[in-house]
Amino acid sequence: MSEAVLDVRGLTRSFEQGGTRIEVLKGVDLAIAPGEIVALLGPSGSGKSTLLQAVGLLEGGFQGAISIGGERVESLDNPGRTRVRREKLGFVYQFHHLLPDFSAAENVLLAGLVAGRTDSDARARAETLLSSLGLGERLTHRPSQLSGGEQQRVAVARALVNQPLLVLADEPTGNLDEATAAKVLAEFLALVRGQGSSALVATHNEVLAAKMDRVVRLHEGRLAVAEGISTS
Ligand SMILES: Nc1ncnc2c1ncn2[C@@H]1O[C@H](COP(=O)(O)OP(=O)(O)OP(=O)(O)O)[C@@H](O)[C@H]1O
Repeated sequence: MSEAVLDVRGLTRSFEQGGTRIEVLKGVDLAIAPGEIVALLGPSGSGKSTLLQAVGLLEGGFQGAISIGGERVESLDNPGRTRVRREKLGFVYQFHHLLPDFSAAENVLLAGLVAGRTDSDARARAETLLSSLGLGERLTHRPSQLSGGEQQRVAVARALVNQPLLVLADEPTGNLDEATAAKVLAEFLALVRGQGSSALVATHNEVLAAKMDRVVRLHEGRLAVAEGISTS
């Protein structure tokens, strides 16, 4: 069996709030296989973002082991974390966080530059990705000149341009209307599958979760494999 792209063991995280200690993650175990797309479901406040922040090496304060692409990462120093984020991970958030003064193509290209990709192929790849998301005529538009769905498509292209091993997505279509969310998610999943990346996608939406390869649920600080997906 090929090695897991992501392997999380015994991940715990608690927060102090007003003198009270809240245990959000109480020993999360999760393995994601190469090319696998996993939906992370759970009610508001169950710890989905907290888990994604741990795996994305964006926050400290965790206990447990995290391997990404076979490399243990939980104890890396800041430069090491930055390297892993740039070389192995892609991120999509609910709000696009595009740079307002740069065009769609530049926003995507910058993610490549930050990761040290300066070859001419990088520009071609950014433009191909945007075109495959239906934005071939919008390459020079700034974010403010794009619709919400278009902005989120640019954010998807930015997350995928470096062909990351693992894409971490936190409510990637949570800010879009139902029909646009379904379309953007389908495009995102097709691109992730097409390039063979793995993905962990936090969502509240059971219908969208059912389009992924596997669903896991955060419940009382632990992950349970979903037995059935209710679409009601
Ligand atoms: N920095 C922090 N300090 C204190 N408490 C925090 C902090 N970050 C998260 N929490 C708490 O941890 C819990 C889990 O939050 P988290 O954002 O991970 O949930 P979530 O499942 O992503 O929720 P939602 O679906 O609403 O985005 C919440 O009770 C939240 O208040």
